[in-house]
Amino acid sequence: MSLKQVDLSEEDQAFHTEVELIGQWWQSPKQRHVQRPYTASDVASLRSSIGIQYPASVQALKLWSLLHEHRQNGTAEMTFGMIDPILASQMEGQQTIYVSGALCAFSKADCIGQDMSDYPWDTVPKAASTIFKSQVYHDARQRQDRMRRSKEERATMSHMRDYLLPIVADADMGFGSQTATMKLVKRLVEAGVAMFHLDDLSLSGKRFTDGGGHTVVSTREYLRRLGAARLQLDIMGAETLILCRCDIDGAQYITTNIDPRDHPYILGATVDVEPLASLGDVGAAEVKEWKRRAKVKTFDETVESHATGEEITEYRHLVKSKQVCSLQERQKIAEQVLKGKKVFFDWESARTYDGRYLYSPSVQAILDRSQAAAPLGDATWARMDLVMDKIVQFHNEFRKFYPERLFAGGYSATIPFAKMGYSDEDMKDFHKTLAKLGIVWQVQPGFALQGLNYTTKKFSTMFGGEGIGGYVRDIQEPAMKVDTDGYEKMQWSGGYITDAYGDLLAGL
Ligand SMILES: C[C@](O)(C(=O)O)[C@H](CC(=O)O)C(=O)O
Repeated sequence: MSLKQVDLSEEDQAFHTEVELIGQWWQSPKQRHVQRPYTASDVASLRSSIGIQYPASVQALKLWSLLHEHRQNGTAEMTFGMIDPILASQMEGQQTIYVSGALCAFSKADCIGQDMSDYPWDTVPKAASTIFKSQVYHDARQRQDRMRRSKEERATMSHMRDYLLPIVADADMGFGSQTATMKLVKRLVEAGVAMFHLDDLSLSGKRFTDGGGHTVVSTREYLRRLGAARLQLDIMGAETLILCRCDIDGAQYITTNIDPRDHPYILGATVDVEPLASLGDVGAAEVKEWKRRAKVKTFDETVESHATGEEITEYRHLVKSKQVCSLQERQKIAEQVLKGKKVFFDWESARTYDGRYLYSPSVQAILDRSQAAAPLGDATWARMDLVMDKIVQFHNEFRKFYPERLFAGGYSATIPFAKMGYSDEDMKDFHKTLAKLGIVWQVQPGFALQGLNYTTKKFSTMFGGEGIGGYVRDIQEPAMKVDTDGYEKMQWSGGYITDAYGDLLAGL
């Protein structure tokens, strides 16, 4: 550090220019849909005086165009979870790579285990960074391999590989505080990530897909998370896309009732029973039984169970006339409409031992929250584990407000498609049906677990029994027949590029 004399007008001029550039950037096609709660000047004052350009921006703009092209064509990018740079380099049928938190939890974290978002917050950025660096390496070695050849020879090599597939990464719930989210986003951008998803789950209430009992945070906390992510991107001047993921569909709990936007979906006891918390820290079965005894309902359902058809219509009409209608306002409306009929509703007695409120998910709840989040992000993922009529309803409704929105969707490895009533015929066009709804980025996150486990197990049994003969028959010969990027000539490992370094230095 050294001290230098300040020239005030120079300082003002540099700041002014920075503010203008940010303002112009925010008018660009990739940025203009974003609504920020702060100004360009606020952002400029948080930036360092040297402008740093991030390759993540190049990747993000590439992804942005790709996804919009899919949106216009009614098609989708189909990708899968991948955390290994070697395998990532062989993904020829994909145009993006997904670095899954669940896979990282099983494979990259020091303490391996199921994804409870309890792995260190920089685990996914580190995995993404390794893949991105390997993409840059393969891209460079391909160029060197081509440029060491004559034009005539290159004319016979009509295809180039695009190794630089934009990386989409799992940012979970941002790992806690606003600054934790900002640091995570910073590392993701530095790692070369083109898009990340950020959800509304509570850090302490995280359960994996098959665990049940998801807990979401309030709408306000979710928006602040997304806002923190956006602010960090703005500070960095990065184009990385925010995919706003909403996990309400699988939620049974919400951390707080502080935000009136959440009030319609919070459950209360409708008869006077002992508080749920008085039972202690009970499991799912006891909670279920308590809910049955307490006849839990949302406040609107409670009113409707006391009202005549006409009263219901009037109640709904008055509630709808307010942009946001808190429980207290709903109670006043109910009192007026029901002319003094008593409605018992107690959401406090329905709190869990650790203070969470009971929550009732619905498509409307997902819509409310995802629409509130939309202006802070670039794409939306309403995680709805593939119940088609709900998916259709959500996307059709959402697109009435945001016709150009990009959507994402995922196929969890354990979704029991057959049990859910989908035939093989339905499954053939499943991804196409979703694509027509605007779900332009679709991911099978668990392939690197389910698929590679399956393949490895089969191979391992065969090799253990049949030895090298089986290897040559089942792996080596078929692999050499297909073009696995020149494995035969050791192209992939890029020995020629290290030779090239040596050649350049040979004259010294
Ligand atoms: C996509 C996901 O976030 C992941 O970590 O891969 C998981 C996957 C899964 O549950 O199968 C998720 O959707 O929560």
